[in-house]
Amino acid sequence: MAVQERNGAYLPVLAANSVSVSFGGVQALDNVSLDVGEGEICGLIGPNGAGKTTFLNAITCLTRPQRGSIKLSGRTISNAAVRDIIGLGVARTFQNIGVYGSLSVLENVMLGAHHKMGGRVARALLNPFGAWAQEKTVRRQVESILDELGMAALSSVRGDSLPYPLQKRMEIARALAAEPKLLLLDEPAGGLTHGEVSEFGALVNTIRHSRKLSILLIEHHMGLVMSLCDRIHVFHLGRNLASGRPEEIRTNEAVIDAYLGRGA
Ligand SMILES: Nc1ncnc2c1ncn2[C@@H]1O[C@H](COP(=O)(O)OP(=O)(O)OP(=O)(O)O)[C@@H](O)[C@H]1O
Repeated sequence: MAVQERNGAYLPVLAANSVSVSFGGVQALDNVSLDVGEGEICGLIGPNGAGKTTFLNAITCLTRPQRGSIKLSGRTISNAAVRDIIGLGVARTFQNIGVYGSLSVLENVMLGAHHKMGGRVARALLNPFGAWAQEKTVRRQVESILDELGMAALSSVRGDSLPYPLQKRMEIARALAAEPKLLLLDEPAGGLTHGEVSEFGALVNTIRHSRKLSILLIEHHMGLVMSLCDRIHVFHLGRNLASGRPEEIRTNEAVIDAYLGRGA
């Protein structure tokens, strides 16, 4: 199931072709292919152990595939250094929230833009005004993100004093501070109540449009996946099981048997 160019002009933001990853004797990914188009929200679902997290790790170069290619807007990224991934346009949130408790919300979010301020000490010595101006620019960008996410009033409070749903929102803000073209969300609905999940879905949809983002969402919360995603990719036992629009996936017999069950 290789990623094909659609109507000759289709250049996906993310194109993974025939990717395989094994850990010793465990074949975590076996020849999987997947694409995410510009401005698209794609779901990646499948049973536990299907290879979803391994796939995200391969995109962010935390894991090196033994075979296959991963391209971002046509450029191969599978051999990039981990530290360069954010600068190439990929941001990620993790299953476990990373809050730096002693830092304010603003500072927590500014960490997402650290690649733009890299080498600040050296630059500050050579060009103190330039380093200061750059930090000011990043701060302004982050303030505008917090404003968009309805968190402007919280910018000076400690990150760890926020209730859980707002910490999740702060994670999204931090990812946006990197100004990605591709955002990877790893089980963002975990631990949220039903109402909070709906609110979170609305937020993701808003930022997709306002920031022209492409999003790959790993999630077990089927209500969120089905309502938010334009397309869904399904992995099973490290392989592609199906890809399609939510209504196609919901009624796909193989997906029902392997993952959704008859009640979905
Ligand atoms: N570092 C590792 N060393 C050995 N095996 C691993 C490693 N990482 C993942 N695996 C194995 O690879 C397979 C795929 O795991 P992965 O975590 O990618 O699945 P998943 O779809 O994300 O599952 P879940 O929904 O439970 O998070 C599993 O059999 C897992 O045990």
